[in-house]
Amino acid sequence: MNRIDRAFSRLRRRGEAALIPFVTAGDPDLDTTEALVLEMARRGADIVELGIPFSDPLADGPTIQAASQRALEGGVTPAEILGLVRRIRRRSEVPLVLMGYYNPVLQFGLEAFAAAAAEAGADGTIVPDLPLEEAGPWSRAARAHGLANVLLAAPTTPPERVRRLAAATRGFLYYVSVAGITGARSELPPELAAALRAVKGLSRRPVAVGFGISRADQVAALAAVADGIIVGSALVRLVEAHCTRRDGRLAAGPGLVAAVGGFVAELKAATRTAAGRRG
Ligand SMILES: O=P(O)(O)OC[C@@H](O)[C@@H](O)c1c[nH]c2ccccc12
Repeated sequence: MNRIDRAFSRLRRRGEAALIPFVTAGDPDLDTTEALVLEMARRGADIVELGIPFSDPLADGPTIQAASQRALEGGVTPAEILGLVRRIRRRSEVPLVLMGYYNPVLQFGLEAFAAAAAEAGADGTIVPDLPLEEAGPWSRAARAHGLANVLLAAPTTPPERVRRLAAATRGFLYYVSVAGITGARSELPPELAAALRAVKGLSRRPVAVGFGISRADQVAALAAVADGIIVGSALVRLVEAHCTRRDGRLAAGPGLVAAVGGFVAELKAATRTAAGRRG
């Protein structure tokens, strides 16, 4: 059992859903990301998803695309992000999932990346542009090093395929709330809760939901049906709002870490309001 599995079993006993915040590593710099991850963990994040910035992030909307740009502007590399993971791991046991597109992973080398990520202290990966049919080599390399490769299902995924994804995923199954790209949305699809219940019925693994979730009231509603709730763009927007340009370089403003910590605490509290209602 790795840290992700342990987190879900602990939460299940408490009748709580996992809060899984996402930030882009290196936005606006790696020291800031380190401070953000430690603060998010302190304020209740159960698992943290760390994005590896990429120039062509096809599943990402404008908010995370811009975050990737800010990080790449700072010159962040996958190897440096593994160094960040190592530094976080010295100070926290929070489960860490790396979200990265296949190209940088492939360039690093599948076996080399799996070995280095595991050694640094990562617990899982999400490679969104790797369909089930092509995920075998990476999933095997990841598993050989104890990393959970998380697979994604969407509203357009037929039930039989959801079943196969649920059998092949590790850690949890990532249910994408809307067929589309990442980004905060004011309204989630009305049929989302019913769709989640159906997916949960097809999966023995925990099911976490993401895409478009940006408010505590949405988290509270979804915590009654999902095992985990992923919030990315809404947090990345807060990061963006607290970035300033000094001498042409981007830097974190003084209120950034506290603002993100406060928002994470509010979202985590919403995962607890559903406690007791869960089956
Ligand atoms: O940003 P949103 O809409 O809150 O969605 C979560 C998301 O950010 C995170 O899980 C993620 C960021 N980039 C991705 C690419 C594919 C799948 C998932 C992701």
